[in-house]
Amino acid sequence: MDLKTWIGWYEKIIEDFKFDPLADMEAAEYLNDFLQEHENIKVDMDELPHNDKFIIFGAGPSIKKHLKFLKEDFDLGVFTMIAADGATTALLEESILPDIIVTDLDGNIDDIIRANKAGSFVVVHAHGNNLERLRFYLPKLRNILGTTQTPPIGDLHNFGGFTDGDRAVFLAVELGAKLIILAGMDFGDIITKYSRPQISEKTEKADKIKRLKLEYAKKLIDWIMENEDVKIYNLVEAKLLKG
Ligand SMILES: Nc1ncnc2c1ncn2[C@@H]1O[C@H](COP(=O)(O)OP(=O)(O)OP(=O)(O)O)[C@@H](O)[C@H]1O
Ligand SMILES: Nc1nc2c(c(=O)[nH]1)N=C(CO)CN2
Ligand SMILES: [Mg+2]
Repeated sequence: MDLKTWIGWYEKIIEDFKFDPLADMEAAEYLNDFLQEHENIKVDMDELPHNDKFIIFGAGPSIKKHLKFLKEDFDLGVFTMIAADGATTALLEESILPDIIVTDLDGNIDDIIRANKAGSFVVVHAHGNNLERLRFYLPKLRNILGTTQTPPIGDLHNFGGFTDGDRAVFLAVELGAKLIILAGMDFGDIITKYSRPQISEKTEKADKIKRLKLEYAKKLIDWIMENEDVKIYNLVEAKLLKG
């Protein structure tokens, strides 16, 4: 998505969620300064692992079922695998290491750090609500590409995307994806412990804000399906077709 189109979405997002764009900018500046001061842990787009086939994992209720299905029926080595934030934990539980993790650092951070140490690249997003987490966790990570939802400054990127899941799809398109399989991308109104590590039950009803975030995630992915030259298959719908 070009920057001008994204800024149109962003202005609507700011209005709907009452986000403070100055706080988004402050977080972006912090992330950019950190990466520029630590050149050795910063990576650029062409250093991220990629080919033209991707699987992108979200943290929805179907994630474990989809992981088991993919492990059994697919040669995962053929795909670039991207975990959206909390989905990283579900992949590690199945002994799968994602090539890339797209995160605003509010998933299970120990698992994200563990996967990063084992070789996953991390695409870290700065926004007005994660400055503290940036301060605390950036020093524990390496192989980082920085993103922002404001107009990009310095070494940061903005290829579009709001939640970690839809931003991962925008990233794949930017990296040249021709085929993308979506797993654990239920959207809807049920969240999992992968999405909210602190919940006691396996799943829970999403609050109003999370529901609205998931609505945006779906709309942004629909926009990609309509506007980009890429085939996207959502396993949630494939299941419906199979009955
Ligand atoms: N039912 C679902 N519950 C949670 N995530 C889902 C669901 N369906 C799709 N996803 C995708 O999985 C991604 C990873 O989930 P996670 O909750 O860790 O993300 P997040 O973007 O950090 O959200 P939040 O800001 O609410 O923490 C989401 O960004 C979303 O795009
Ligand atoms: N300011 C702000 N920006 C965001 C937020 C958030 O909570 N606050 N959450 C996001 C992904 O879920 C993405 N962007
Ligand atoms: Mg997150």
